[in-house]
Amino acid sequence: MPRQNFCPLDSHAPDFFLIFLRPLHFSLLLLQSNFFISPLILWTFHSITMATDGSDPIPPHKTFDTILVLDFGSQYSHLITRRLRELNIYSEMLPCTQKLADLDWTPKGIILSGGPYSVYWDDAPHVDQAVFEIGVPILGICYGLQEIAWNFGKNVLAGEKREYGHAALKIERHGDGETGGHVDKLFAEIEDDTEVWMSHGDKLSHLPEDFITIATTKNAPFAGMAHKSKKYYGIQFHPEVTHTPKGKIVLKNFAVDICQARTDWTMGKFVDQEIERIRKLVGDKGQVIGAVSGGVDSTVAAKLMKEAIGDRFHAVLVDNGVLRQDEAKQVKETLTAGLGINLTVIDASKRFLDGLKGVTEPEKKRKFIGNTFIEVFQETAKQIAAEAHGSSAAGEIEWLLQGTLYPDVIESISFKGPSATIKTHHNVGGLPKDMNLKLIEPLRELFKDEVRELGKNLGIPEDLVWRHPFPGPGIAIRILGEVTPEQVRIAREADVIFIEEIKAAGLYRQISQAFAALLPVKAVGVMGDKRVHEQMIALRAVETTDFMTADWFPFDGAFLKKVSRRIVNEVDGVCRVVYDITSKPPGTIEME
Ligand SMILES: Nc1ncnc2c1ncn2[C@@H]1O[C@H](COP(=O)(O)OP(=O)(O)OP(=O)(O)O)[C@@H](O)[C@H]1O
Ligand SMILES: O=c1[nH]c(=O)c2[nH+]cn([C@@H]3O[C@H](COP(=O)(O)O)[C@@H](O)[C@H]3O)c2[nH]1
Ligand SMILES: NC(=O)CC[C@H](N)C(=O)O
Ligand SMILES: [Mg+2]
Repeated sequence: MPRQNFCPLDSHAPDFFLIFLRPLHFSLLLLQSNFFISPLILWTFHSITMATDGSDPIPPHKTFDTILVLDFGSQYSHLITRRLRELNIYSEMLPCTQKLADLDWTPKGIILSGGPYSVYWDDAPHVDQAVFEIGVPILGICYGLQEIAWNFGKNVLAGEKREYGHAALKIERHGDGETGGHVDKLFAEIEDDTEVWMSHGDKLSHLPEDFITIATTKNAPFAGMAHKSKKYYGIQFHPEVTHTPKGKIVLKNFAVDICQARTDWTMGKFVDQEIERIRKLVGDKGQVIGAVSGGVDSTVAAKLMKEAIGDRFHAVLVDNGVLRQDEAKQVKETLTAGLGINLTVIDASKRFLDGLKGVTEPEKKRKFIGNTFIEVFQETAKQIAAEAHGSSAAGEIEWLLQGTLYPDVIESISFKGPSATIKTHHNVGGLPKDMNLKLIEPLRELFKDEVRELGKNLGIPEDLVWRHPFPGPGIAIRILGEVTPEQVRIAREADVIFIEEIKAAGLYRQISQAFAALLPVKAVGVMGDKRVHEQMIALRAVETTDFMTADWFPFDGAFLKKVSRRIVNEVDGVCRVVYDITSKPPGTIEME
């Protein structure tokens, strides 16, 4: 379950608060639990599209050959769509309960994902029978394989042993014994003993009728099966995870060779399509407002918006007094001059710092900052709306832009499918009704690295695209104890030196996130022959891919020595520097 401090809401706090206080890993933690990952993501977005302008922009599944992933709630379902995109194949994920008759398009192929259930349970989810009737190829992965087997023969039961981890895949050959037989199309280019990753407890007791075994492992005699005449396939292993190094080839064999899907989806097309969609959605006069931090997600979303509707997009950066050194100024320059984005910077630093006086409890800091952010954002939005209203060329501000990414929305969807409620922190249902804004989230199908690629595509400078994430509550959660202007100064100055040195050493991209934190303790030192009694800086630098788990970065001693010397010499109020060598877990990346 998520840690409490990421869900610091009591039921009265506005939901928008959590957007601001939205840590990527919060979602990813939930991703680890067996939630049905899903689909409403796309569903919601399209439904907004339809509802507003009446003229239906052509959705990507009608333009590109699309592989439909039916999600049974595996932790990895989203990775299937992701891998297909890497192969330039468009893919959409919908709940396993999706009725095909309700779709107004036909997929090129269907993938049934893994899932936490056992197909033989009374309440286990099952696919619409039409899946087996529309005549497109089907690939079942893990639960998906078991679902196909169950459908054709009720032949799945609990195995004696659960199987988690690596296995060596043995490819079965069929046909002419003299020529050595042939490997099934699904495993073209896959060699014997290739490493695959398993995560299951159930197994097939025997093959369903008309199926043949196309691969085995030591523990799974039916690690791969195929229908004799129809294009139905099942694999017990997970091709979508990186632990199956050749998994992408299996997915390619299925999508390209078996389904004959064209590989013409690109990030560039995503941009064109999204711009077109935003234009239709917002109309000729509609205006959009968005909170933009200068972080990767909101900047990429803002740039897309700017391309789509120009100055009818109003970006707002709230200077909460706990941004990094000169950040508001730099973001203003980059976004306005560099990217042509219409950015209003609101200097609310006094309001934030006044309110933070005397607050030492981490949760209180987070709540105060989140709530104040909403207040400031709302006030600014009203002001911009009033100005926009006065101008004859412009219409009302109807829309709110959010840089929500795929991992942020994953847990928003309940395992019960489309009737599910979207969790509050991923929509703005909690924004006061009088704001009356509808949501645009152009990045909600993408992962962080895809957003970076998109950013490059949109001409956003490399250094911004590769920026380390910076949390909404900013330096306030890196100053342990009370946040005062003086403490902010010390933390900022130390942070500048640390990051400068990391960049100079060419390590910035290797490190996922780095910062200097300020500890609320004093130590004795000797500087210029004088006794000093001053504070301590804790350096933190981590490597991680998902921000859920992280390891501290192994700097060499000379590097740390240099940073320590510079900080103690250049930052007034600091006489010691320590390096945090706690991984996550048990630590977290931020200090509070
Ligand atoms: N100071 C700020 N002013 C305006 N909006 C902000 C500010 N800080 C955060 N936000 C909003 O909160 C959202 C969540 O912040 P988050 O840090 O997760 O994303 P980001 O800043 O866009 O990207 P990154 O993860 O690279 O920092 C942002 O996308 C932005 O909409
Ligand atoms: O926008 C955000 N608002 C927040 O309140 C918040 N708290 C943590 N983070 C970011 O989430 C990632 C994991 O952080 P932790 O290991 O400290 O939980 C790291 O990247 C953190 O910077 C936040 N981002
Ligand atoms: N990863 C999966 O799809 C698991 C499927 C099923 N729950 C099993 O244990 O076999
Ligand atoms: Mg940020």
